[in-house]
Amino acid sequence: MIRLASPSARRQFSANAATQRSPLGFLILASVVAAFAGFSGASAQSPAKGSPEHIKAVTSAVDQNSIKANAATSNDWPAVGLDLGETRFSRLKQINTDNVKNLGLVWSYNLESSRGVEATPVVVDGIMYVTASWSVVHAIDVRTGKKIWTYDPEVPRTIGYKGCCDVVNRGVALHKGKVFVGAYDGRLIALDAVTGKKVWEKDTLLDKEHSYTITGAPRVVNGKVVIGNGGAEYGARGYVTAYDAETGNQAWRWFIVPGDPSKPYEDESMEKAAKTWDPAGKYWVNGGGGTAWDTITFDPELNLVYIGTGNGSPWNRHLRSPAGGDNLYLASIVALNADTGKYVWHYQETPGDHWDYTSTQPMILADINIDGAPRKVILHAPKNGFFFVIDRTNGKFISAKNFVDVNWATGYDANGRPIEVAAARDPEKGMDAIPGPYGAHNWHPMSFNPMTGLVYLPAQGVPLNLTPQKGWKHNANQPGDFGGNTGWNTGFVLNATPPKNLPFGRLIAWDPVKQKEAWKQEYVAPWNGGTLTTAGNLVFQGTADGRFIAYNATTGDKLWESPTGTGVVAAASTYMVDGKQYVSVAVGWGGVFGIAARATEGDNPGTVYTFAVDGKAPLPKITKYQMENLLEGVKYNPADVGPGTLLYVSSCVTCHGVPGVDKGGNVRNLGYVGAETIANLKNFVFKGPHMDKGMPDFTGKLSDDDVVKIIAFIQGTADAIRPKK
Ligand SMILES: O=C(O)c1cc(C(=O)O)c2c(n1)C(=O)C(=O)c1cc(C(=O)O)[nH]c1-2
Ligand SMILES: [Ca+2]
Repeated sequence: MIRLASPSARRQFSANAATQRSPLGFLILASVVAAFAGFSGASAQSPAKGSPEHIKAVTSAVDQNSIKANAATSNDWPAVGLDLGETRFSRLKQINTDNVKNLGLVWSYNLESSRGVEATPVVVDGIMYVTASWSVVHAIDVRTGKKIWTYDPEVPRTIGYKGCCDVVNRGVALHKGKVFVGAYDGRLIALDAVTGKKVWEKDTLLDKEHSYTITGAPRVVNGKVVIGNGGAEYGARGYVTAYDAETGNQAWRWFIVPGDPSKPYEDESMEKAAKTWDPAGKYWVNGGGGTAWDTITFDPELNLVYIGTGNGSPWNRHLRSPAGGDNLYLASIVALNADTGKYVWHYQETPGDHWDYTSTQPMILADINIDGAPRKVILHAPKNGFFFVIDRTNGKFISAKNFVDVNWATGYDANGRPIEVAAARDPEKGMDAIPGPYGAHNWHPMSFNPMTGLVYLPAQGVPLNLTPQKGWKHNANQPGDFGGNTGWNTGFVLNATPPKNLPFGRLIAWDPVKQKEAWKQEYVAPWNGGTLTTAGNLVFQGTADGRFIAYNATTGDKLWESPTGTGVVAAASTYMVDGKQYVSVAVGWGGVFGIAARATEGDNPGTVYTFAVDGKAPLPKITKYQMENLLEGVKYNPADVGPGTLLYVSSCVTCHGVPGVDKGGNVRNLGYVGAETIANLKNFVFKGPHMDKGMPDFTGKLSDDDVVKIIAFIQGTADAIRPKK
């Protein structure tokens, strides 16, 4: 046995090996080097946990093979969805139905974030990577709960309003010593996992005219980093791009909807898709939509990447494609060849989307028995309220069943076409869309436990009435266009008639084989967190009202809960460190519902909580959300309330909600701020102090007189809802 004492001797040894001329000699020496490496790994000299050498060793070992191998034990949580199929099912059972009641805090870590936190912590041998709002990455040592490094991509805060749904980020991908993050401004960034220093960065955006963003986590597939963009509320054309993980060079790009038909199609799939769009709608001017802003999964055996695609842009199909048509590949699951990005098959869940029914919701790849035969399937619960089981080898429809009440379709036929309710597309009359555009399920990840055979699905209802808009034109922004003055293009007037259906939030345990609910838990509000399930027969979920809960996965009985100081939207992860099982969840209220609404009085910053059995650390103190009394005393002319309403809807409502009615989310409600602020609203609207939080500068977009009318609406609404004395 050759022994080498010092690292320098070891370097020398390798150098000698590399300069050996004889192939045989090289082989012998190489095997000695390998033996030495094995010996060194087992010796007492292995680097201290948390040291740069240790971080380098454990993160360099992460690739798709190691992620696949980890699924046998689930010792680590090396990818946002845990395994390649993104089941979020951990085989760990040290924490189980018997002892989960003894779960306690080990440490909490302040993410210094006041907006939505949507990331699942990724962990390898106790080294954690998690993102907060504004795409800031945190590397944390689980053994100490302390920061290793943070990386802020310095997204210009002034562009916050260029994304529909809060300045969020759903986490990182880890691959061969690099951490990949998509920045909100559209850059894909590779960081050194040890130092947090940037290795390369690519601008993924087609152009800067359209409001593109990135909020989703990248996925690494055959050494390429795959990412999509957000933007379909703003008039954008969706696409996904793959970059070489080492160099950042673009490997392929696939467009989701066709472009200008006077120009050559990018590929056959676009030529085929264009036949399903009516050119009279000039869809390419508004982009068409389809943005793949979240789910991407990969089956290495089939070598297919699955992309969940987004909604139409504008939402209203009568305006986008007046003669109708399926408008491929909106609201679909599309399979692409992982090496070339070439289209292989698609299944469209909502043909001719009209309601913002994205199919970007996280999918799960599972192998399950259906009618006695093993099938490779995709499990999917998109916004449209149906639970889908699709054959992932060929995209063939297996089954679909609504998991909540829906009013746009009565079911799916044997060919996988929805049986639509005609009134849901009435070109003139408004309707409560059920589900509404917030979706019966949004991005909050679901999990699948093969032991119970159940999917744990965060379901919800957020009422919204959609009335088709007359005379919509791309970026025309007429007063009354929902978000129109900040770039939105929906083609609907929202809540012109107040919706009659009621909000709800619900955890559903769904049997995908029987297409049937096994159990459910009702919550006080929509917009609850993603789920995690384990071989300890547990389901973990955080809630909008600020709790982190463990349930019995079979029965749905609540076994444990902890307060979290703020609403939880992200999903948890679990992993082993030095023989002990931990559960971590990143909390931080926000996302599209959480910008303007809230269900808890807690207002703590974004925080990572890490729990273990017998954890003894004290929970952070809960800070109460501060708001003023209902606005009173600002002078206005009642005749201005009507026009002020329309201006408020096009400029303010997407972030501030309805004054006095909503209570403010991570952005304040203008019915509950000081009268001084509203009386001086001009100072906030024109180059105001909140541009550094993403608020637009309305210079040139609103006049002084418009602001006077908006003030009238805010104070008028507060007065209208004030309880009569
Ligand atoms: O059409 C799009 O491009 C797009 C992007 C995003 C996003 O990137 O966050 C959301 C949505 N749509 C969307 O429809 C939606 O409900 C939504 C919720 C959230 C969130 O993070 O809370 N993002 C998005
Ligand atoms: Ca959307």
